[in-house]
Amino acid sequence: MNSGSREALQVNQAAGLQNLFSAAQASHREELPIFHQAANLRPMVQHRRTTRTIAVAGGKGGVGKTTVAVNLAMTMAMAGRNVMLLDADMGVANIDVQLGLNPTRHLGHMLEGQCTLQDLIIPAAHGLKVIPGGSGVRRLAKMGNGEHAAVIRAFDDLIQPPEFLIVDTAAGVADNVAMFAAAADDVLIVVCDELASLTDAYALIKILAHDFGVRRFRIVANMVRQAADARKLYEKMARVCGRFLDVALDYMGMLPHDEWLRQAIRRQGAVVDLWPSSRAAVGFKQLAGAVDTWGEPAYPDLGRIAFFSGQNVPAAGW
Ligand SMILES: Nc1ncnc2c1ncn2[C@@H]1O[C@H](COP(=O)(O)OP(=O)(O)OP(=O)(O)O)[C@@H](O)[C@H]1O
Repeated sequence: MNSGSREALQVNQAAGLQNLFSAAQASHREELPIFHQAANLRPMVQHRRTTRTIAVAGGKGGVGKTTVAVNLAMTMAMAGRNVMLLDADMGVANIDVQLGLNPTRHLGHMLEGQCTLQDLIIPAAHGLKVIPGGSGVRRLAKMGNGEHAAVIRAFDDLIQPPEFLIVDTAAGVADNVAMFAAAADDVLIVVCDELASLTDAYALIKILAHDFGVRRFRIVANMVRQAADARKLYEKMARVCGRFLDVALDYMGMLPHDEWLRQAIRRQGAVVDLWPSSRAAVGFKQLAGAVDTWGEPAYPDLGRIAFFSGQNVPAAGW
């Protein structure tokens, strides 16, 4: 088949995606234990030599990207990891509000040369470091690719790179979302049990695969009631991506629907910190435990713009 007819076939197939997603065709398999990896982080005997960057994305708005980014980062910080959280939802960034922080500067100030990335770092609970994205500032929402690249490259100059950088991306499939996701070592896709969540996640995966060469995606199901529902969502994604895209999807389990999460936002804290025994907090601990077992990134050097691409940090001294 030539590339033109293959493309035409893909377009036709894509038109049927909604039906594919909405049809519950998955043959039901024996449920695997949720987050089969360790529920707790291993004791930190050996620090990472280089920074692992994890972009939290999802395509659709409101699926819980920020919630996942904040609580994953906080869980890892509570376990003693050196973690930085970048709010890349620029223009409508709200991690600082969710964590009760009061930044006076944001990435816009850095791009204007008024400060460095280092100056923007705000300490949150448990040693977590937050880089605020700025909210209600039009020029941030209208930033171009050159500016997004400048933000990514600025991480090369950090005095002390963290062990983990978690990046909260915006909704949609705009260039900024794709650039920040593609610049990370890992892309964690948050989906929930809504058709639009699945189709938007698919659209984002397709762009990242076709235009940026990203081949591996980790899927976490948020706001689900039980593990079987999470598994079904993953299987729908895996089936459609497996048919139309050359990508690998890893199942990262479920995060339950939990009212304590909303309470935590009202209290301007992370649920893992405020209510560590809540169902949501247990889910985040399991997710963090799973992240801790990930192997080295599969595509560390594709010649793309990447966070910490220039780093050469010795293991000692972290
Ligand atoms: N597991 C959950 N249980 C209950 N509520 C949740 C859960 N996850 C997220 N929420 C709630 O859903 C709402 C949207 O979450 P969040 O802001 O994290 O989504 P988002 O994908 O980052 O949205 P946006 O794209 O608009 O930034 C919030 O009110 C949050 O508290």
